[in-house]
Amino acid sequence: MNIALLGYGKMGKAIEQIALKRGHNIVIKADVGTTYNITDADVAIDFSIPSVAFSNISKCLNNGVPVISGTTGWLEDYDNAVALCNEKKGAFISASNFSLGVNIFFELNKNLAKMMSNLAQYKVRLEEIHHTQKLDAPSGTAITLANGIIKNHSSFDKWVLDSKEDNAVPIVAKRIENVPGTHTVKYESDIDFIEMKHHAHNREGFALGAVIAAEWIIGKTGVFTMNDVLNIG
Ligand SMILES: NC(=O)C1=CN([C@@H]2O[C@H](COP(=O)(O)OP(=O)(O)OC[C@H]3O[C@@H](n4cnc5c(N)ncnc54)[C@H](OP(=O)(O)O)[C@@H]3O)[C@@H](O)[C@H]2O)C=CC1
Ligand SMILES: O=C(O)C1=N[C@H](C(=O)O)C[C@H](O)C1
Repeated sequence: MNIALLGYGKMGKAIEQIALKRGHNIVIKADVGTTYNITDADVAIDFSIPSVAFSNISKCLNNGVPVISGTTGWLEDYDNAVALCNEKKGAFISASNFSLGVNIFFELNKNLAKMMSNLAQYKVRLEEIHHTQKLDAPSGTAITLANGIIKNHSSFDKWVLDSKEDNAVPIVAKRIENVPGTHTVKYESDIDFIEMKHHAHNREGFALGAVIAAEWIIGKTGVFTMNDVLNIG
């Protein structure tokens, strides 16, 4: 498979290593200002920056190239990407987190929220910790976790960052040197607490998941999620 890497930063480089090990070719490595012909690729993997993600995805869909997007912080344009994909009969997957572990964690989070829904004594709190170069806060993964709680717990209809509001899932975002990504969901009562945590030791899980998604999407048409790829949920 010929892969275009749109964004050749920390994640682009991690994906390159895994893709080469799995027998693929990297035909495009694009950073800011790189000129390239996207149709040289069978599939594109976008891990760039929030301000360019939608334009990168649009370029792929307009040229019939399936696209996997891991970039976070551009959710306001997600519905436009879905509409473009449907209009062009293209193929597209966006995920806030491609690792198998986090996708299992997403399912556990939804189930725990259902169980907690009528237990007012337990107060929920989300925490995410990432490296100091991260451009967006809260992380895309924390937003997915918050939405999983909102959909499955009767007390919430939104999330808030670094503050408290009625009916809002509170998210705390911390930035610490070299942390690849740690997410914690905690329910606390006066008596005890229940905590679920996912800690990534490195970026390998994110990169492997993105390459598996790229292999999976070839020959398909539509908008998919990691639940489709991993067959969970
Ligand atoms: N979904 C998931 O599983 C994961 C998602 N992420 C997300 O992926 C994104 C990238 O993360 P990371 O690799 O750590 O970030 P980096 O900052 O290391 O890399 C981003 C890269 O994008 C490049 N870039 C800037 N503008 C463009 C453009 N117009 N076209 C193509 N590339 C461009 C930058 O180039 P330059 O240096 O020249 O500006 C840089 O090399 C983030 O949004 C992050 O949140 C991260 C890990 C896992
Ligand atoms: O920027 C990162 O590094 C990461 N971003 C993703 C997010 O925003 O959730 C996924 C992972 O936690 C690493």
